[in-house]
Amino acid sequence: MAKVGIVGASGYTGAELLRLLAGHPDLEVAVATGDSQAGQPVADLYPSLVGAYGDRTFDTYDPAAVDGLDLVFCALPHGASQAVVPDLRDRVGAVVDLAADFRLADADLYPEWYGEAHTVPDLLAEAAYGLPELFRPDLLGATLVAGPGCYPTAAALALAPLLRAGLVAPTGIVVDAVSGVSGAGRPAKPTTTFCAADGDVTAYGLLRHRHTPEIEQTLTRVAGTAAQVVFTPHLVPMSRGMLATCYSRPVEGTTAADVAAAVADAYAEEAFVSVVPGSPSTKATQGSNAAHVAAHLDERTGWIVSLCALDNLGKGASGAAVQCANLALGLPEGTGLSTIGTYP
Ligand SMILES: NC(=O)C1=CN([C@@H]2O[C@H](COP(=O)(O)OP(=O)(O)OC[C@H]3O[C@@H](n4cnc5c(N)ncnc54)[C@H](OP(=O)(O)O)[C@@H]3O)[C@@H](O)[C@H]2O)C=CC1
Ligand SMILES: CC(=O)N[C@@H](CCC(=O)OP(=O)(O)O)C(=O)O
Repeated sequence: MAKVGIVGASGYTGAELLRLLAGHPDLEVAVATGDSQAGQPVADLYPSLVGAYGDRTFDTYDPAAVDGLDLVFCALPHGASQAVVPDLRDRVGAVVDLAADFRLADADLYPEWYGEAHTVPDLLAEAAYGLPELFRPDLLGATLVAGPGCYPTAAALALAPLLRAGLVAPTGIVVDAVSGVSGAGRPAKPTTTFCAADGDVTAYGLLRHRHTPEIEQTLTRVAGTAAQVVFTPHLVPMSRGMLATCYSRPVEGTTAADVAAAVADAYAEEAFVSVVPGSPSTKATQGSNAAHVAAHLDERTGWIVSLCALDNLGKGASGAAVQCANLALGLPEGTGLSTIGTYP
């Protein structure tokens, strides 16, 4: 049984890690920190966890307490993560970071998109990007994993097969996506209180959302040439779930059969990605590590519309983090993870 820690266990992705690890046969949670909640029972904050964690309380973050653990999940906000990860790497076997701090390979992008220079740019080259369906070889035995953003995961899974097969142009891509409110984390913000979010749909981060360079980085890697997207996220009044609807232009001669074959072939062997007819449904993936993908060529307008639904806390964050931890530790990739959502 490998011993793991969760730094930031009191947040939404941390709590989802606690839930998933309660059912993981090979990983045991030795440390679960949440500084503002230290000493408080886990189940006071997350009542669904009472059966698994009883009266266990959140720990204060103490670097010495994680010494020798096999792996630590770091579920802190952007910026806070790069302050602790270098020290963590000296103490534990592997770190899976859920924040954005190690996602972008080019350190120069951080001031532009995150408003601050990266404090440990030399570590960026050591991080494996945690999207196994696209970059699995990098994750086997990895000691530092950068968990992807939820929107970039959805956009990449919807678009990568088309780019990899050379069916679409890498520029002029449009990604419209909706997210449930848990994507914004546990602390209430003016836009995420019940009264603001209930009954409303708004776009945000217009033209400047920090996931734009991350989406472009992944699509560029896959296409082998510079990709460019317009990305518009929207907040919708549900707790969890994400749907990305992506528009791309086919290259001359692409047929509907080519599009269907590209996504079917890309995911034929992938346990966590299902190709579905029509539109994927967020609820069908809720609570699971599944991503549902569809792709359609509109012969009338010449656009390809490809979609991906996932649970932002599942395949969009904590489920993917467990999938990557399994690969890093040499465990079967799907251990402790479900492909079955809670629909309805
Ligand atoms: N929510 C989502 O759907 C997704 C989130 N992510 C990323 O995962 C990370 C965690 O997200 P999420 O769980 O939603 O965030 P939350 O805000 O819900 O949780 C953040 C956690 O970090 C702790 N924390 C906050 N600030 C600090 C600090 N300065 N120093 C130390 N600990 C701190 C909090 O502890 P305390 O209780 O003491 O405040 C809490 O445990 C973020 O980087 C986020 O961007 C990635 C994909 C999807
Ligand atoms: C609804 C909402 O606010 N969502 C978050 C994305 C959460 C996520 O996956 O991304 P990070 O890990 O990069 O924070 C946002 O748009 O900032």
